Amino acid sequence: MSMAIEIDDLSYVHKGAQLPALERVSFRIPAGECVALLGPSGAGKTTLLALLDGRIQGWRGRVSVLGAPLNPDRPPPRARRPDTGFVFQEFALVERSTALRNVLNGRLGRMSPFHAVLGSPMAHDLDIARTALADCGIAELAERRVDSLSGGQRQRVAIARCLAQEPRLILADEPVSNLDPARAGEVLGLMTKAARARDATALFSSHQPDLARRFAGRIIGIREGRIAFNVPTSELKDDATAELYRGSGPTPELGPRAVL
Ligand SMILES: Nc1ncnc2c1ncn2[C@@H]1O[C@H](COP(=O)(O)OP(=O)(O)OP(=O)(O)O)[C@@H](O)[C@H]1O
Repeated sequence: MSMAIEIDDLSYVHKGAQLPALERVSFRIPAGECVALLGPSGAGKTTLLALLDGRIQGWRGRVSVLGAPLNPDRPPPRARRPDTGFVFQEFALVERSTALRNVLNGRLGRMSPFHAVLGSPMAHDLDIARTALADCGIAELAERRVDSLSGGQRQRVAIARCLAQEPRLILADEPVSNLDPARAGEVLGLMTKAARARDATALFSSHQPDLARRFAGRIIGIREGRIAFNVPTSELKDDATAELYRGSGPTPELGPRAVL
């Protein structure tokens, strides 16, 4: 079985921080799985996802993404970047462009340098972008400017842009935190369905255990930068999630925190 993510003994301290954001983290995610990362505010979810996306250096340990080791000293080579797509909590869209233009931005890493520089997509890129919009249920919004869309519609554009990139790994940082419960379920459902349809691996963070249970096959709990549990969804106990989110303070079962 090939692994999409392999992490061994990963630790990282943000510059100027006293305590590690990630401490001795180890886990593996087989290719094609859909996994939720649960944990309270400050647990380390964003840090872990950004690190897997190649945007954080200076960590310790061993990390492989899609079979290639990450280098703790430098970002991944440009050629590898399109294989990992990222859905940001705050969308990160070009507000004054149309939904279609934003989704086409997801194709830039896949276009020839000539077409990317001219910003002129080929018919093939347009097909992929329109399919991604349709898969996200917003085909009819293609020509609307993003600054005229609702939060839920923007989140769908952000997911469509990620899908248009044709990533083999989708990382999503609280992709539905801005949506009401019904919309959150709908949007997470279409993201995980689209990932499965494309045989992509998905790792998304969330504060909502019920959504994680509905849409992930495995759930990883993280607290104070350390893995509290890592179980198939069917084995996740309510006690474990309640414990993960109980008030801040020391976590005796994880032992004292290290100062790295
Ligand atoms: N740029 C930074 N500089 C210093 N410390 C940081 C920085 N970013 C995050 N941290 C710290 O690292 C720890 C992990 O933060 P992170 O944002 O990864 O948590 P999170 O689980 O994503 O939280 P949330 O659910 O609130 O988004 C926290 O203690 C946070 O204060």
